[in-house]
Amino acid sequence: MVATIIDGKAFAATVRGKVAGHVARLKADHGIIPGLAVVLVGEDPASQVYVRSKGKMTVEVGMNSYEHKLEADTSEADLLALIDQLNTDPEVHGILVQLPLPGHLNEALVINAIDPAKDVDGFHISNVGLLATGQKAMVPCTPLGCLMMLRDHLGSLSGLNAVVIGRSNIVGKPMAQLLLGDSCTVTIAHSRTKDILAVSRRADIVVAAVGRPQMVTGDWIKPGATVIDVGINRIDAPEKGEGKTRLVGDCDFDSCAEVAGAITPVPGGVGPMTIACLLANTVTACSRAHGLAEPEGLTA
Ligand SMILES: NC(=O)C1=CN([C@@H]2O[C@H](COP(=O)(O)OP(=O)(O)OC[C@H]3O[C@@H](n4cnc5c(N)ncnc54)[C@H](OP(=O)(O)O)[C@@H]3O)[C@@H](O)[C@H]2O)C=CC1
Ligand SMILES: Nc1nc(=O)c2c([nH]1)NC[C@@H]1CN(c3ccc(C(=O)N[C@@H](CCC(=O)O)C(=O)O)cc3)C=[N+]21
Repeated sequence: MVATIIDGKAFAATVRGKVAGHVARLKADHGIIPGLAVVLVGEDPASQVYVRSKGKMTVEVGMNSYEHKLEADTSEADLLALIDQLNTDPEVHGILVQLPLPGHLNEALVINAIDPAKDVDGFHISNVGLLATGQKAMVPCTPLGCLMMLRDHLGSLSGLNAVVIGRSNIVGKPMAQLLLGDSCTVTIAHSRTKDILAVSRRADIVVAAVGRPQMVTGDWIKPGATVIDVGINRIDAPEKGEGKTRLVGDCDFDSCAEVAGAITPVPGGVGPMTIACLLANTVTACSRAHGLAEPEGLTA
């Protein structure tokens, strides 16, 4: 293997440490405790695990965590009423509605009902527009975490060729905006891209956010390139025993690591950074709400 492994788990712990420091100062100097509300509709087991670990880390950095678990058949009106209540609650500085929502709920309508100042996911149309025009916004957690790791590893990103594979609203598109903001030459590839292998091989930075286990193999990677693997896929792992599973990314780690200069692992890469950035966004939102100085090094 030639690639350096970018340790997202360790980096995320450093970010959470910075968040905890800022939270402690808000408490000591101003008597303010940042609060994060997480709304989960339905009982998807993976979402439940994720929401529980977010709640635990929120409390660990000294913030208040409010969990709202609603039945899978909750009406849109009831969900919107809860969001309204959280929007006006002065103790709540960040609101996250876990996606995907059950099919009968209009996702765009629900997300755009969140007060943009409390939209710590950065999915509200105002935040999307602010990011696209280079104005101060709440930035989506997963792309923000990827950007932090890229800056930490590469220093300046200016002039580098970046290829983002995937064009979703929650990862691919905001990732491309952030890379453009750091003066990369950005290409967004997707399922209709022609000769995607050649496109990928031109990249100094490859961000894979596809949702296809181990799709990106070493032959897609330019020697020395930096590879950020956003994918979280659970696949069967018969080698671990009958019925066992394991997590893999959208990149085939072993073959990519033979060629890349650096690569993020799955697990232990982008995932922990996403949660750390959610906490960072909450403390940023809280500071802005009170007209106080923003935490340094925790925003885009
Ligand atoms: N680590 C973390 O914190 C997070 C991880 N994830 C993970 O990241 C991955 C992507 O998530 P998300 O963006 O929500 O996924 P979506 O399913 O919303 O988007 C996937 C994108 O990949 C493209 N794509 C699909 N198949 C191919 C293909 N064969 N070749 C090229 N492009 C293809 C699609 O193209 P098209 O638009 O043409 O259909 C689409 O733009 C998933 O594995 C998810 O679990 C997601 C969020 C957070
Ligand atoms: N409104 C909303 N915002 C989100 O940010 C959001 C969402 N909905 N829905 C689901 C996806 C997925 N997501 C993950 C975050 C962290 C890990 C994570 O920490 N993963 C660990 C492994 C966890 C395990 O072992 O299962 C790791 O990669 O090391 C995974 C997935 C955020 N999402």
